[in-house]
Formats: sequence, structure tokens, C-alpha cells
Amino acid sequence: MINNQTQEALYLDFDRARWAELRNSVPLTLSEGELTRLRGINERISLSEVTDIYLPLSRLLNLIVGARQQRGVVLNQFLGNKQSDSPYIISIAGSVAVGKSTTARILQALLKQWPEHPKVDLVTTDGFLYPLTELKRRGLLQRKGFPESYDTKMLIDFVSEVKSGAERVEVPLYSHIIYDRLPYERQVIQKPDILILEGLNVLQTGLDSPVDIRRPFVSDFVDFSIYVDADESLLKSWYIERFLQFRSSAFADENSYFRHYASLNDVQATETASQIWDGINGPNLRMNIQPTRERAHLILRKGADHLMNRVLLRK
Ligand SMILES: Nc1ncnc2c1ncn2[C@@H]1O[C@H](COP(=O)(O)OP(=O)(O)O)[C@@H](O)[C@H]1O
Ligand SMILES: CC(C)(COP(=O)(O)O)[C@@H](O)C(=O)NCCC(=O)O
Repeated sequence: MINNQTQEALYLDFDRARWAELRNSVPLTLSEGELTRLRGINERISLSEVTDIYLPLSRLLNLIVGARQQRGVVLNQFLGNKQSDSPYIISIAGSVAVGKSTTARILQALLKQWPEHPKVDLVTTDGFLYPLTELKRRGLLQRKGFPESYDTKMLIDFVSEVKSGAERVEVPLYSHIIYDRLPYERQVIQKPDILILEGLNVLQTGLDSPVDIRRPFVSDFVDFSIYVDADESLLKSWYIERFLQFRSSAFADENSYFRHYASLNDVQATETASQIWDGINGPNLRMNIQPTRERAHLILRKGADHLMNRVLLRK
């Protein structure tokens, strides 16, 4: 991980208040109805989080995507032909339970509102985890989320096809209920204006494995990368909290791989989740996820209650 001096050299550093001030220059105003719809994504998200953090962020991304679209116009003028634009790809990385999917869904809803890029698709990389039978065959059941548990070639082929402007690309879908790739369902991506790619592995390079050295990285195809960050003590508590909630939802489903967890009491469930964190998600965070943080163009740092308290933006 990089030291403070390098971080200062690389990033503009905003505390919450300074970042929130930037919303004054955001012309986009959300109606009551739109705000309510956004809260439907996660009823626990506070409205001030949307206005203070996400509105300025959506404006920044709108400007950055606009600059890329302008560059496409210039390039077409230079080349004297009309090449169709390829999707702008934004990646969102971070630990298990940091709130990547919540952040991704809020950004998707906000970015769609800009007339310059109304079609925003969201793909999560868990669809690229090897199917459960394959993970078992490779002895990776206790390594879910580690780099070797993903079909990285399939993931890279996917982003490469999207970036090449393919008209239609299919993506496998993951179910947290069956804890496996869905055998028959696929998500179809048809040339969105923006693709948000969310997953703990999107800033990884795989460079530790000799096989991967000549392979491109996901980030070769990504235009703007975001890392959602928080202290591990908070991450572990959010993971346990979500696990406790799952007892009455995902785990209670009759198809759930973890049905046996649904009947655990609070103490047992906390102990189980804590063990999973200490055995799998914590080590994965320290070994494979956190070391990728400073590759991101933007780091969103959360404190207690999921409130962002710092934003670091690449100069
Ligand atoms: N901004 C937020 N405010 C309140 N709770 C949140 C927020 N973002 C995420 N959470 C909660 O934190 C947990 C993890 O969020 P999730 O988006 O599923 O994380 P990830 O995709 O990184 O695993 C969930 O229980 C979710 O409800
Ligand atoms: C499927 C995952 C690797 C993906 O995590 P996510 O991108 O949803 O944060 C993770 O949710 C997971 O299953 N980890 C293995 C240990 C556990 O059950 O939490």
C-alpha cells in the first residue's frame, strides 16, 4: 500500500463538507419522487448521502463521460468517418459488504437521468465466479471471492467485447440464494452509453500468476475506476449485520444453499458470520483487494453508519 506522501501526490483530498459544497454547481435537481425511488434501492441510505455525496459524484462523472464523447467527435472529424462510440466503462471495487452494489445502483439511477447518457447498465462480477461444481473440483469452496475463484478470462473477454462496441453480449448471473451461477439465465448487454462493472476483483491484475502475465487486465478496458473503502472493523460489522438480516430473507428461501443458517439465533449467527469473515473475506480483503485501492481514480471512504467522510480524486 502506498504511503501518505505518495497519496498526496496522486489525489485531491476532500472531507465530507468540502465535497458536499460541490453540489452547489450541480444543476441536476431531483424531485421528491425520484428521491423516494432512489431510497427504494436501499431504504437505509440517508437522503443527505444522496445529495452530499452522490449528486456531486454523478455530475463529475457526467462531465468526464461528456469529455470522452467529445473526444469521439474529434476523432471522427479527424478520421473523416463515423465510428460508433463504445460504452464508457466505470468500475466499482472494494471489500465484501462495503456497499459496492448499493453504490453501483445509486450511481446507475443518477447517471441515467442525464440526457447525454440515458442507457446505463450494471453488471456484477460475481456472475464470473466459477460454478459451484467447478469450485469444488478445484478445491476452492473456501476461497470464494479470491482471484482464483473467478473465470478471469471470461470476464476479460466480456469487457473487451463491450468495449469493442459489440451489439449484444451475454453475461452469466450469480444468485446469492443458490450460492451459484444461475444455470439458464443470462443478462444481455446491448451497447449501453455507460456500463458500471461492480466487483471486488475489478482492479486486480493477476500478475502474481505467471500464466496471466501476458493477459490484459480488466482495468485496460475501464475508463474510470472507483474504490469504496472503510476500516476492516466496520466492514466486518456490516458483514455480520447483513448476515443477520439474511436469516429472514435470502437464507429463509426454500432454494437457499444456506437454509440451515436461517434457524440460527443471534449469538450463533454472529459467531458463524464472524468465522466466515475471519477465514475468507478478511484475508481476501488484506491480500487481494485493499492492495488495489490506489489504482482507482476515485476513492470513497466510509465511516460509521456507511456515511462517506472522505473523497480522494486522482489529479
Ligand atoms: N449507504 C448505505 N447506507 C446504509 N447501509 C448501507 C449503505 N450501503 C450499503 N449498506 C448496507 O451494507 C451492507 C452491504 O452492502 P452491499 O451493497 O450489499 O455491499 P457489497 O456489494 O459491497 O457486498 C448491506 O446490508 C447494505 O444494506
Ligand atoms: C460472492 C462473493 C465472493 C462476492 O462478494 P460481493 O461482490 O457480493 O461483495 C461473496 O459474497 C462471497 O460469497 N464470499 C465468500 C464467503 C461468504 O459467504 O461471504
